[in-house]
Amino acid sequence: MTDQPEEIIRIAAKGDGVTASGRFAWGAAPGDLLLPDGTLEPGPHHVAPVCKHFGRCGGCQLQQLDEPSLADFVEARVANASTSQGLGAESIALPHLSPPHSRRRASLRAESSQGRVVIGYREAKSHRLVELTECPVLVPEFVAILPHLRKLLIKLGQAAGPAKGSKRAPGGKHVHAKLAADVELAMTEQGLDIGIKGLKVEGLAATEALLDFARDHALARLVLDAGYGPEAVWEPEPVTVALGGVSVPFPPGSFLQATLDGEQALVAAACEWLDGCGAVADLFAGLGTFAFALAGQGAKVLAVEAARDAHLACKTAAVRLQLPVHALHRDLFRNPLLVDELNRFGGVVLDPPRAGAREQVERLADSSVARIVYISCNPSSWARDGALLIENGYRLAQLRPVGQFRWSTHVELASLFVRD
Ligand SMILES: C[S@@+](CC[C@H](N)C(=O)[O-])C[C@H]1O[C@@H](n2cnc3c(N)ncnc32)[C@H](O)[C@@H]1O
Repeated sequence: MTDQPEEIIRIAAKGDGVTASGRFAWGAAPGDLLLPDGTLEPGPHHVAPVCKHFGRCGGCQLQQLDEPSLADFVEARVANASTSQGLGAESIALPHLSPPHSRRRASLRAESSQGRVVIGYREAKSHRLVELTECPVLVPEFVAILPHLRKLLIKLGQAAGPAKGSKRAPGGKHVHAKLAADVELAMTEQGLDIGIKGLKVEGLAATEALLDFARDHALARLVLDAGYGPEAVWEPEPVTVALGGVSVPFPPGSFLQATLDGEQALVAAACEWLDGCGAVADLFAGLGTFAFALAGQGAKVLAVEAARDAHLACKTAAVRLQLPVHALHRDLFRNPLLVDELNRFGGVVLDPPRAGAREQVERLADSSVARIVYISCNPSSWARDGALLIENGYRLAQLRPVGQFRWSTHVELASLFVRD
């Protein structure tokens, strides 16, 4: 402890404010004063959090930042990752920040606790759940369904009968003593898609309760996974998402960029930077988020993906509409595209999982591909992979930070590596 107030000069990767002498403070904004007793005196960039759960809920870390500081945080995370590996970005764009109420996919947890069912995010640094009654991040449809989902889970627990050792809830009824399920929410072209993992539903009454819930709330789909794989118990029409103007089947639990505007920012970067490349490879293609957009501007695309469901969905949409997208099922960690295969393409877009794409980037580094668009949800693994490209003659021509996970420390980016 020092006897002088110290100014918070930046926000560290995990969201704590940091002073020049290296003291950390949670919930701080740049310009705040950290007092000797550890309390904070808010500065000009410190705003009141918009959500009543902030501070307890583990979903957000940065609601105390005003808009310019939030944008600075997103930009600095990306710029620092680039600098730390000596990537020498030639141009860093202003960051794209997703607006409030725009997150269109979310994974929540549902648990029974002290006779009640709670649905929400985990409390920060703990295993307790915060019951979500509002959320400024999620699309409003997600928050609106939660009280009804809670009632459904209570009803299902009652239909299953009292579990061994269950207590009576304040209302006098037994509730499921051991409910512990994951709830996945996604917005699709048909509406709200809900998946519940870890819940066993047995008997007619429970099944009817599920179907009534799905019908009453006009769900696009309701999927249960009791541990044997996902099963759609309600899906009146096949569920799809629109990617590059193409309706693509949406297998339960598939990857979807977190917000529509974030997806558009990433896709716009890839389309701009790969325009005129002719043949393009989309690696870690998922359902074809980039592939269909690139095909829409005249590229011939090879879309490579390891998840079978996603690969088949991409293939189905491409074949149905006879689009120039060839979907290939391949594990790019074990079996990356080889240099000869890569050299057939004028451009490559890759969007790997958080771990990055070491094996594939090693091959890219030896290739003659003129333009590589690397989309990343993890600046650290991106910078490490990017360093390999730079060592092998590429330059980092463009860098765009993207904050799809508003108020969280999770940062994404689009980047363009060029070989002259
Ligand atoms: C960040 S997501 C991007 C998906 C897609 N580009 C999009 O924007 O919707 C990463 C994708 O990589 C896929 N993936 C993970 N490991 C893989 C591997 N070893 N080989 C190929 N694809 C993989 C995942 O299934 C997922 O679809």
